[in-house]
Amino acid sequence: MLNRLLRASMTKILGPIAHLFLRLGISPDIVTIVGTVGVCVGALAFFPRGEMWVGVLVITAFVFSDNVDGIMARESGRSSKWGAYLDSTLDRIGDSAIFGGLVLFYAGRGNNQLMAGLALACLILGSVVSYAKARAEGLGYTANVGIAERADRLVAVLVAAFFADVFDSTVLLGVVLGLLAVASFITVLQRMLTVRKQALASGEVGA
Ligand SMILES: CCCCCCCC/C=C\CCCCCCCC(=O)OC[C@H](COP(=O)(O)OP(=O)(O)OC[C@H]1O[C@@H](n2ccc(N)nc2=O)[C@H](O)[C@@H]1O)OC(=O)CCCCCCC/C=C\CCCCCCCC
Ligand SMILES: O=P([O-])([O-])O[C@@H]1[C@@H](O)[C@H](O)[C@@H](O)[C@H](O)[C@@H]1O
Ligand SMILES: [Mg+2]
Ligand SMILES: [Mg+2]
Repeated sequence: MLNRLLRASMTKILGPIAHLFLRLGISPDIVTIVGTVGVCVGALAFFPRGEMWVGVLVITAFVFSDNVDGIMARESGRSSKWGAYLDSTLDRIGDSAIFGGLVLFYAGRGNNQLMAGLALACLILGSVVSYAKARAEGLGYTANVGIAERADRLVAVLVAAFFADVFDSTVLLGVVLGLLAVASFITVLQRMLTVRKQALASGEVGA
């Protein structure tokens, strides 16, 4: 949802950064790769040790690279299928690091199986959300729908993790993870339903 609501605004806000990187001779692919590495470092260096707010700030410093890389590609006329593939594939790594870092903490030092399970559910369901869209597009359908797209998932988990640490409230993060898991499951259903409608319309549904 945030993607549709805020993409234009984010382009205006992050445009100058994209233009600076292009002037410095940095390529969109480098931004995609470095951004992913930064997100992974923020998630896996801090979250497993319970240092959530620090990890969130480091992740936030890098996660917007997912917006900047596309702006750079479009502004420089370098949008490519390879770039689209790299962008989407590395997004999965960043997402997995964020939720995986939470799983590692709650399955370890945090000693909270319920929280570890909720974070794992979000990791799994979030990856299925993205796969459902990618597989649809691979079959010639579209599935760009859902209430829990990547930006929605990341804003929810990062804001919750930040404030849960600041206010020492595991319940806050637990409630958000639970709601996010439900929203991600609904998004999978939304994407499957939209593909089934397209398949029915084109007579491509088996008996
Ligand atoms: C006091 C301090 C409090 C701090 C606590 C809060 C911290 C956390 C807050 C926010 C962090 C979360 C950020 C959300 C993630 C944003 C990244 C994201 O998900 O972006 C998704 C999309 C981008 O998608 P995509 O990659 O598909 O688009 P591209 O534009 O990249 O285009 C892809 C095409 O480009 C070509 N290409 C790409 C790469 C390449 N190498 N080569 C190429 O050729 C190719 O054609 C590709 O197909 O973006 C969006 O969704 C835009 C909206 C993002 C919404 C973020 C909103 C966050 C704003 C504020 C957060 C609220 C915080 C509230 C805090 C409350 C505190 C009181
Ligand atoms: O919103 P979502 O479908 O889970 O995930 C999205 C992918 O489908 C898209 O290919 C990618 O470019 C976006 O940045 C985001 O990762
Ligand atoms: Mg991107
Ligand atoms: Mg992306």
